[in-house]
Amino acid sequence: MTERIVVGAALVDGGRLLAARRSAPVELAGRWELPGGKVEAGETPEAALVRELREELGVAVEPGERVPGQWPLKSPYVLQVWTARLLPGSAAPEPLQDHDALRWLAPAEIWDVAWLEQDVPAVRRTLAQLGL
Ligand SMILES: Nc1nc2c([nH]c(=O)n2[C@H]2C[C@H](O)[C@@H](COP(=O)(O)OP(=O)(O)OP(=O)(O)O)O2)c(=O)[nH]1
Repeated sequence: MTERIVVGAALVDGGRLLAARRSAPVELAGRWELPGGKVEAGETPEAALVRELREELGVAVEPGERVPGQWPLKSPYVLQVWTARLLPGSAAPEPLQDHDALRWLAPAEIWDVAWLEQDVPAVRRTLAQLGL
């Protein structure tokens, strides 16, 4: 089966990374992830990232660069990560959909949350990319 991309946002503000706790489905609920979602047919990953963060968190973001690599999720999905920043005038993120908590993590706090296992290598690579 052709792989399908899930985009995750490494949303950084003031040197802190946003982590989001999933509220569904049950097998993922309670674990932390990079907010984002599935890229739809005909959509670029960057456009999907902007759309998903608007829908899920109510924020306006600008995608930055891709974090090199991709990480397998439940087949046929793979996780790709882009850095992102809040646009001036954006609302602050709120857990509107799919999440029940958000945290801005300082570098020393990154491993304080229970990331989805499949996200751990992606988060590690993201931190290296961001120099955090
Ligand atoms: N957004 C996101 N999803 C992740 C991560 N890690 C991980 O395994 N996933 C999984 C959870 C979901 O099964 C899938 C993404 O689906 P989603 O539910 O966030 O995306 P979506 O809004 O487009 O989905 P849908 O409800 O419209 O089907 O990838 C991650 O870091 N970020």
